[in-house]
Amino acid sequence: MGLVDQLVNQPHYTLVNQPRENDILSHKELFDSIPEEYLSHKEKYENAIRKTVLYYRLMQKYQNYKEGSTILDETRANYRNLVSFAVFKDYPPLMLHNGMFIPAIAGQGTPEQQKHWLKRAKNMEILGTYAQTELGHGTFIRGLETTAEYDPSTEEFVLHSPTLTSYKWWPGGLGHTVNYCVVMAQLYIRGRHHGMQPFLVQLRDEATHMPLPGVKLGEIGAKLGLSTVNNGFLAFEHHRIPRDRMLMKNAQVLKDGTFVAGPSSKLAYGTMIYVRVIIVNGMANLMAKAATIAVRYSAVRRQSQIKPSEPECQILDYVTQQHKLLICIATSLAFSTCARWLWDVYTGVMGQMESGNMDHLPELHALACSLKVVSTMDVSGLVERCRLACGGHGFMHSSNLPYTYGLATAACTYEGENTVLLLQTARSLVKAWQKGSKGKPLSPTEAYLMDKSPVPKWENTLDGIIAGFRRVSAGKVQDCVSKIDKLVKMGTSYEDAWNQTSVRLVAASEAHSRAVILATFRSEVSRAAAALSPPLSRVLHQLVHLYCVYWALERLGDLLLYTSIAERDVQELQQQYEDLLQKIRPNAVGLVDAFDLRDEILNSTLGAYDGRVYERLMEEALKSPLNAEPVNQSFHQYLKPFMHGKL
Ligand SMILES: CCC/C=C/C(=O)SCCNC(=O)CCNC(=O)[C@H](O)C(C)(C)COP(=O)([O-])OP(=O)([O-])OC[C@H]1O[C@@H](n2cnc3c(N)ncnc32)[C@H](O)[C@@H]1OP(=O)([O-])[O-]
Ligand SMILES: Cc1cc2nc3c(=O)[nH]c(=O)nc-3n(C[C@H](O)[C@H](O)[C@H](O)COP(=O)(O)OP(=O)(O)OC[C@H]3O[C@@H](n4cnc5c(N)ncnc54)[C@H](O)[C@@H]3O)c2cc1C
Repeated sequence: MGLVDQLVNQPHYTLVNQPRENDILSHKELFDSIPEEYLSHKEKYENAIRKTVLYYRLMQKYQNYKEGSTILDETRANYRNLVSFAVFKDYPPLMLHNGMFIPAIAGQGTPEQQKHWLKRAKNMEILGTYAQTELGHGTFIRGLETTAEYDPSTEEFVLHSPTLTSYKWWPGGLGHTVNYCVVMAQLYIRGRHHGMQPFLVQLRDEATHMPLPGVKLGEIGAKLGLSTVNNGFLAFEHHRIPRDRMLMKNAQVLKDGTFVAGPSSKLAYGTMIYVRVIIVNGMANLMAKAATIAVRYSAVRRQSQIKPSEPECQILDYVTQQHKLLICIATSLAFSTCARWLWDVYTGVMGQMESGNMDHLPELHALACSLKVVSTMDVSGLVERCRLACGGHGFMHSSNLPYTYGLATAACTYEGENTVLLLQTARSLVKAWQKGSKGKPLSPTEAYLMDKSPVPKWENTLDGIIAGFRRVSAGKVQDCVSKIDKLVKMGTSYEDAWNQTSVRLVAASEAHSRAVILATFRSEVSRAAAALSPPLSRVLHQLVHLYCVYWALERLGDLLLYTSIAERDVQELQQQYEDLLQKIRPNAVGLVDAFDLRDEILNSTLGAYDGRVYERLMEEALKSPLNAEPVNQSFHQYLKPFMHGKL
């Protein structure tokens, strides 16, 4: 069982608990004989589809096998995520099928719609994606232009894309893979607008896979990463669908065209909240993968000497290397811990909403936005740090670090661009401040904002650091509120004042997220550690400590502004940090081994368990198609005539 599983006492990494000779990764046909990077764009897609059908059939087999157990959907998503790392360096073309299409039907469909469509979708008789973003708008969903006009005479919706900018643009699998799709479109009934609503739309003929009349489809082209995800475009030309294809769990359109509003228009945004919650654990997985690769490589790689009289040392013995990498181990653990906690918050709030209580939706939205942002931002930065920490070999695709970076950095944009989501959380913080100032109660994760006690003496302890981060967050929120108030009093509109304060708002929002993450990581580890062996508990506490001290040192400027931290405290914190690096160093390889990511999942020449780094680099180099012949034909065609002055 992996370290993370022990911590959260949950069969999280179920993959490693299965007998290795009889599990999904024992199916050799899932893997490539020619590395993905040597294929053309078209071949990459076709090869990804070949593997996709095998992968999903096997996934059905192995996941059904576990049907009787208590595995949550989030654990299934985690399982799929880890196995997909082994099969696809760049994610599968059908990732949105389970990732958003099924959750959208489950979250937005009526019981009858769910019964019919979920069965077909789960059996993979139909394949789907989630189409919201358009060429002209991703962030501002109220500005989406695709329309769904209800025609009571035929009881149909007419889907239409009136402009080039209204083309759906980005959905994964949309290009050539899926035949159905949840489309988010602006609903009109007899000329009246009723907001953005979800529609389940058939795009391709189920037998021929040809686009249906009135449906224009294609792929959007090559990207920085996710090259096998088959992101696509879609436009409708007065395309008609039956009335029962609007997903009507929340808002409804009756046969005669009567619109029945749901309890909140924001329920149509529910699929996005679900995915933001899931992303946090996905980022913890990417971080565990990159940390395992870089730490193992750093134990194998020897370069230079610390003392001239000694042999070349493992690069992991350089304290600068420990500074680069040990935080990556702690970060993976911090995010997997926070992800589990957030999942519990999510399921709790969803349960309340089923019985009509929407009170905690705003807090969930603010938390999901902030944790999605900080996890994607930190992990993409730290994966890149892992790549750089592997020197030249980290630049090779065969290290799998460049692909991993592509997967992490994409998440900074998708499912809500990070700045935009921080501003959503800031909106919640400013409202909380205003509410709290009037003596009204605040949600549990924002209640600390109203701590009006005098700034206490700084303490270089975990409690002291977490309290310090709360002070920073509260101080920044207060600054923002003051600046907005001042601007408004000077005659600036609230919206312009907000925009003029937005750099500070983003910083306040990030500070709040860090305070939540530090406190959650600390409390969840303390709770779980009580059941662990003393040595394991000790090492976990060292990682929590390292994480808190690292962020305190990273945010010294803020702490100096908003707390009583002094120069002496900073020096002591720096010393604590260096002591922790030294204490954790002997366990570094053990800690990444405890993530228990199999070689197939790491998919890396640098990170394999046996440490045969150089042999693997050579084996992979020999797979380059250029090495198939000693002289390439371009020599005769170009180089030779060029060198002889004939070209
Ligand atoms: C593998 C890759 C897969 C990727 C897939 C994708 O990317 S799919 C595409 C992913 N695309 C994206 O992620 C697009 C990102 N863009 C968005 O999510 C939205 O357009 C927005 C949230 C930025 C603004 O929306 P807006 O202009 O409608 O809203 P507003 O700012 O005017 O605020 C009004 C009120 O609504 C509240 N509220 C808002 N959202 C939620 C929510 N989910 N729940 C609950 N509440 C929410 C908000 O707090 C505020 O409350 P207040 O203060 O009045 O009490
Ligand atoms: C790999 C990938 C996969 C995707 N998959 C899907 C999918 O399956 N389905 C789907 O529907 N979509 C998908 N998307 C689209 C994605 O959700 C959007 O790209 C994302 O929401 C950002 O929107 P945008 O591209 O319009 O960026 P923009 O909003 O145009 O952002 C550009 C810049 O403007 C800034 N900005 C915009 N609005 C504001 C504001 N209000 N305040 C301050 N700054 C602002 C942003 O911070 C950013 O710096 C995917 C995107 C990517 C990259």
